[in-house]
Amino acid sequence: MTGVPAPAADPAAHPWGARLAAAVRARESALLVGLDPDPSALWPGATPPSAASPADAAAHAVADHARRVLDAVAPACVGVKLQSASFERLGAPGVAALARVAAHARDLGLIVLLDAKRGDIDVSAASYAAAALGSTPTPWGPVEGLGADAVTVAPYMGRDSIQPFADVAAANGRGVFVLVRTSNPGAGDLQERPLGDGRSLWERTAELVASIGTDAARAAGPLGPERPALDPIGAVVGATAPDHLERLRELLPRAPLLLPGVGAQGGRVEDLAAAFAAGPGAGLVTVSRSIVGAAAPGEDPAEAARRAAESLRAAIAAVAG
Ligand SMILES: O=c1ccn([C@@H]2O[C@H](COP(=O)(O)O)[C@@H](O)[C@H]2O)c(=O)[nH]1
Repeated sequence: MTGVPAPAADPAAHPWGARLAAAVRARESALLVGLDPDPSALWPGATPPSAASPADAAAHAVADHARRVLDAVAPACVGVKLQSASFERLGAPGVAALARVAAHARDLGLIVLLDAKRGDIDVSAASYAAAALGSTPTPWGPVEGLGADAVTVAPYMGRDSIQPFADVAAANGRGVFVLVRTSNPGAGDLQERPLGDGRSLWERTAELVASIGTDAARAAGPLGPERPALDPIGAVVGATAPDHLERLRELLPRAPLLLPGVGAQGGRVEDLAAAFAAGPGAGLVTVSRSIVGAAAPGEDPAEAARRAAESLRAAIAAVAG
């Protein structure tokens, strides 16, 4: 099955929005499988090399688990969301496992989204962006980062903390998803707060994302009819607050929306129609536990995951139209 078109030598000619839409069309899926591997709750069957250190053994088992999940569910998915800390917590072997899993996902034709929720001042943000989406020039030659197709970014530090991600993404034909209205109960603590002008913090964040996205699209070329339907800067919008989706789409008419929170957190695909209104790639549903942990006791986890992913793919297609 075909996957995300590779960024060409001239990434500006193949911007992220167009690549993403093409991938969703080619794979007939807007589903990302989420991988948040817990070394104590992996699918049975991983056999680490003997005499490995705990970190090496755990990283080997995590990578083997992730590879088997991807092999089972890839046909129903357009991409994978790799939760960075689940790998980083195993130290250097965990980071190496993350890179191997990302490479395997690419071999299967999947978009690789690094869920790292980065956010720092401009100079450090540029390093994080290079690590996820780009490369770093060194006196010994350029050093490639993870080579993810997209990364999640926390907006708390403002425009100048997001801009380096937008710049590195644009230079490499990659994408960025900014946390706008998250799926967790604590989203209410800050994101729902009204600002002085009556708008909520998530509405203001959405406006900021739209503005950075428009600037990025303008930098890639004139904003004429050639402009891709989707901007390179997207938003993370929890499926647990579907009442906000119409307003979010109004504020973010061209942003790809990444929708976590379906299944284990209570969100439902049927409530997400507004997210898909801007065409293929406009809404991406990411599901972790309800796919990877779909098996009933005694059931084959791979077969259960495959069925869960296929059923989610079909449910999304029915809603997206
Ligand atoms: O608002 C957000 C942003 C990110 N996540 C991430 O998604 C998965 C949880 O997936 P389940 O399908 O609920 O198992 C995890 O990686 C979170 O960090 C989120 O849940 N909400």
